[in-house]
Amino acid sequence: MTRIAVTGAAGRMGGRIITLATESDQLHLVGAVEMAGHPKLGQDAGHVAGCGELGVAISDSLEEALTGADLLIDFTFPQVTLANAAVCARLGKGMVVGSTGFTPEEREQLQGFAEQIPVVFAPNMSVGVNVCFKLLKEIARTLGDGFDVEIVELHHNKKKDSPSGTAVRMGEIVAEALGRDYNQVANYHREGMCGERTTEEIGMQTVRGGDIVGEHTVYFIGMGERIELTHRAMNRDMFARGAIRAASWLGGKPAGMYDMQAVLGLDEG
Ligand SMILES: NC(=O)C1=CN([C@@H]2O[C@H](COP(=O)(O)OP(=O)(O)OC[C@H]3O[C@@H](n4cnc5c(N)ncnc54)[C@H](OP(=O)(O)O)[C@@H]3O)[C@@H](O)[C@H]2O)C=CC1
Ligand SMILES: O=C(O)C1=N[C@H](C(=O)O)C[C@H](O)C1
Repeated sequence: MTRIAVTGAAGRMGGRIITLATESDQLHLVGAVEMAGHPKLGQDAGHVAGCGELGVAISDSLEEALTGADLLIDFTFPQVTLANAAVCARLGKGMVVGSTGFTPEEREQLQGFAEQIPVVFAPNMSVGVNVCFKLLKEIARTLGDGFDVEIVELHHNKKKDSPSGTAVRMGEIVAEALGRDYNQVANYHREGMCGERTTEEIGMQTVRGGDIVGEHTVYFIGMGERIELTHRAMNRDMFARGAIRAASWLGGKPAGMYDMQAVLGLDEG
C-alpha cells in the first residue's frame, strides 16, 4: 500500500485523483494540500472531491500533509510544483508531477530535485496519449522530411498555459525523430505577410473554449495526402488513473526522473 498526499486537492485534477485513489486498493490518501487562504482549507478532502468523508482535512502545510506519506501527487503550477519539490527532496519523498507550462529553466530545476528523489514527470498521464507519443515517433521517422507537421490542441477556457504540455511534448518527439531542434522550429504564431511556410517548421496552434477536456491532433501534410493523429479526452479520469498507476509504480524506485513511457512499459522495444 502506497500512502499519498495530494497538492491542488480542491482543483479539477486533485479532486479526481482523490476520488479514484479511494477506489484503488494500492493507494491510501493521508494528506491533502491547498495554499494558505484557500476557501476549502480545513474541509474534508473527500467531501470537497465529492466522494464522501475520508477523514483527511485539507491543510496549507505540505510538511504536515507529508507526515506518514510515501509520496506526493502534484497537479498545480510549475512554480508551486518546484516549491513542493524542494520540500519533498528535503523530506526524502517521491513525487508524481502532472503540472504543465514549465520553462526550460524550470524543467532543469525539477531535474535537479530528481537527483535526490524519484519523480514521475509527464505532461499527460493517459495511456492513449502515451501510445500516441510512441506512434508519432514512428510516423515521423517513416515519413521523413517530405510532410509538413502542424499540431493543434483544444482545451477548456480555464487552462492557464499554452500550448499544452502534451502538444509541446508531441512537437519535441516529432522534431527529435526528424533530427530538428524543437526550440528552433516551433512556430507559435502566423499573422500578416509572414511568408511561405518553411519545410522545417512545426506549427503549434491553440484553441481555448468552454469545457473541452483536452484534444490533440498532429497533422502530417503531404502532396495530395494527409495523416491526422488525434487523441480526445472525454473526461479527466484517465489522467487521474495514470497518476495513480505512476504512484503505485514509483514505490521503492531510486532517485531519478521517470516518465509515463517508463511507467507503462512503452519505452521497451
Ligand atoms: N499530466 C496530466 O495528465 C495532466 C496535467 N494537467 C495539468 O495539471 C495542472 C492542474 O490542472 P487543473 O487541475 O485543471 O487546474 P486547477 O486550477 O483546477 O487546479 C490547480 C490547483 O492547484 C492549487 N494550488 C495553487 N497553489 C497551490 C499551493 N501552493 N499548494 C497547493 N495547491 C495549490 C489551485 O488552487 P486555486 O483553487 O486557489 O487556484 C488549484 O486547486 C495544470 O498544469 C494542467 O495543465 C491537467 C490534466 C492532466
Ligand atoms: O490543463 C489541462 O486540462 C490539461 N493539461 C495537460 C496538458 O497541458 O497537456 C494535459 C491534458 O490535455 C489536460
